[in-house]
Amino acid sequence: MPPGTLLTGKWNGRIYKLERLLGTGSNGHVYLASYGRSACAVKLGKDVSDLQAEANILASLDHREKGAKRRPFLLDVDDAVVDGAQIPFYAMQYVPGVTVRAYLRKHGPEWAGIIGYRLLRRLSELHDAGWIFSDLKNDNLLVSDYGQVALVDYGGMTANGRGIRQFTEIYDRGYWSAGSRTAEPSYDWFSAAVLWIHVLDEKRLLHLTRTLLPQNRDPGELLALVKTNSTLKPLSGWFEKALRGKFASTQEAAECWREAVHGASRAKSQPSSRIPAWMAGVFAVSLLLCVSLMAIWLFG
Ligand SMILES: Nc1ncnc2c1ncn2[C@@H]1O[C@H](COP(=O)(O)OP(=O)(O)OP(=O)(O)O)[C@@H](O)[C@H]1O
Repeated sequence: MPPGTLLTGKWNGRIYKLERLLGTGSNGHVYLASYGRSACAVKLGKDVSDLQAEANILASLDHREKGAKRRPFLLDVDDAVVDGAQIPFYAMQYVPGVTVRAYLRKHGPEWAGIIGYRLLRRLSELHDAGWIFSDLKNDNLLVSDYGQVALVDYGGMTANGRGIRQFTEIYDRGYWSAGSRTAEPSYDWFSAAVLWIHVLDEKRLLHLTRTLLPQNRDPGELLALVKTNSTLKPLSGWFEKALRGKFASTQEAAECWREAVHGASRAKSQPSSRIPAWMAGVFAVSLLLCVSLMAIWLFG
């Protein structure tokens, strides 16, 4: 729909002005819109039941996270009549930001540390509320100018213990023979690990998915990528646990990430304080030579 289109809710009577298209997914189009003087995001769906299911999930999440100090995400649910056709839509909070890959390209890969930690903290909140995000991927993780992270597209979110309904193949642990498609925290840890490989080593990951026979897909293949990537290698302990579902909780996954990132940055910032063994050896030999020459000169 062209910018400037006015969307009038049939039942609630709110009028939204569509400003620009934010993204298109399998379930519909998402627009940045203005409602009075405030901005919001409006999702216009193709399928009324899909859209209703998404709105229900958002409403339920708002309800379960009522105690948390945040504004409700779902703002309105309605139908609009455009060119004589009835179109279902819902309005939600607008999340300003760019995808995590775009953010790291602009600000540098060192931001992966803090973004990764914030992502795991957000997942931990969802898991504590009984939800598994499930469709975690680059497109669904938006980062604001100041490095704040927000998840969008809650359409795949699934109650803990149920079957995953919406996923993206390379992020799915079932695809990598690494576990079931049951919604549990470890499902999101796996996708979080793939997210970083996808964002920081995209070419090799896509090459792997194109060349690996399905029966050879294994988390070990992903770990091999991690261990041969200079940015990811220092965090390989975290990746091993995330890909194999070995954390006790998402909170532990977040703490383990934070410690691994700190360890990696400490090691990077002190390279000169550690004298390589060969240099120490050369120093010792020259010292010995110097002392022997002096001894010969003095007493010889
Ligand atoms: N609240 C929001 N604020 C800002 N941008 C958003 C918001 N919701 C969605 N978007 C943008 O619109 C894109 C598509 O939206 P969304 O993912 O909800 O559609 P979808 O049909 O469910 O997609 P998919 O096919 O990935 O499941 C997102 O990737 C994101 O870039």
